[in-house]
Amino acid sequence: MIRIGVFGANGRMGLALLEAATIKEQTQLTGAYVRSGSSLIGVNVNQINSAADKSVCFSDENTLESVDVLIDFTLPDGMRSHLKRAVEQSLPLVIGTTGLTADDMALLENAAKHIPIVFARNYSVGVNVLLNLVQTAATKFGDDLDIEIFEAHHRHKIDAPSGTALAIGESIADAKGWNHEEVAVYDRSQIETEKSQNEIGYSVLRGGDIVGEHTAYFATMGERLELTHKASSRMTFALGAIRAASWLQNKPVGLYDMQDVLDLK
Ligand SMILES: NC(=O)C1=CN([C@@H]2O[C@H](COP(=O)(O)OP(=O)(O)OC[C@H]3O[C@@H](n4cnc5c(N)ncnc54)[C@H](OP(=O)(O)O)[C@@H]3O)[C@@H](O)[C@H]2O)C=CC1
Ligand SMILES: O=C(O)C1=N[C@H](C(=O)O)C[C@H](O)C1
Repeated sequence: MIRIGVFGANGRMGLALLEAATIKEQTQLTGAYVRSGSSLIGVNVNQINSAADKSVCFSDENTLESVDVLIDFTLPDGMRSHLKRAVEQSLPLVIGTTGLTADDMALLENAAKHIPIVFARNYSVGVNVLLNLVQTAATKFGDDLDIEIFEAHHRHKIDAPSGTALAIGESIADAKGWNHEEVAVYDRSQIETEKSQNEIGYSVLRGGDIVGEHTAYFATMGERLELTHKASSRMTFALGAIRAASWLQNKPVGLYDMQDVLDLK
């Protein structure tokens, strides 16, 4: 039985993770961590999510006990402090937080010299298959191809484009031999020239309760291919992260992703 501790346990993903860790047979929820001073400390998790383990209460994120693998789906600030805690405690860490900078990625790479880490911007099977499919599409149409990525999420999401949209774009750039940051176009409002075929354009929608939708468009003269993934429940990501945690438990130190977990490389 793998004992799971969840940071940001009161967040949208945190609550889904408490449930996922409880319902999976090979895992046991033992830590539901919230910020120091939170009014939730001492409250039974089952009162907030009735599907979560009745025997666990929310606790202070600075008092980690009886846990084998930690999970972080928070915000970049939270991820940085949780990463430090995981290294101090020599505990494997599964990270789903998006909106990370290049400096954050360098922190992750450094931490992965000391502990095993899975970092993925999307824990669904479908998106991880999509990351391979877009590489085929990007390379089979030839050079006369316009590539655009659209993503839609709920009104509360604060980072844009989504981590998944960027992962899709980076996967395409890798296949084309491009430097992603040189070809990414995030805003066309100030550009007054025709687009080139050596770019990846991003567009974003935020509204309502959309869980997460991504489409990669491959448009050429006479035809257009659209590859779309739609997540309809946060449990998809939560169950993926629990799968990653089980996979990670006895792995050597290093930085892994969900394609490693799913054997998609
Ligand atoms: N990789 C994937 O598959 C997925 C990734 N995500 C990503 O997960 C992250 C969380 O999303 P979501 O659950 O919707 O967000 P929420 O805003 O619902 O939850 C954020 C959680 O992080 C906590 N938190 C924020 N800042 C800190 C901090 N500095 N220290 C400690 N805790 C902190 C919050 O605590 P408090 O309430 O006290 O502020 C809260 O519990 C986002 O980056 C999102 O993009 C989401 C879905 C899937
Ligand atoms: O914030 C979310 O909700 C999601 N974030 C991830 C991202 O930024 O790609 C994954 C998923 O699409 C949901």
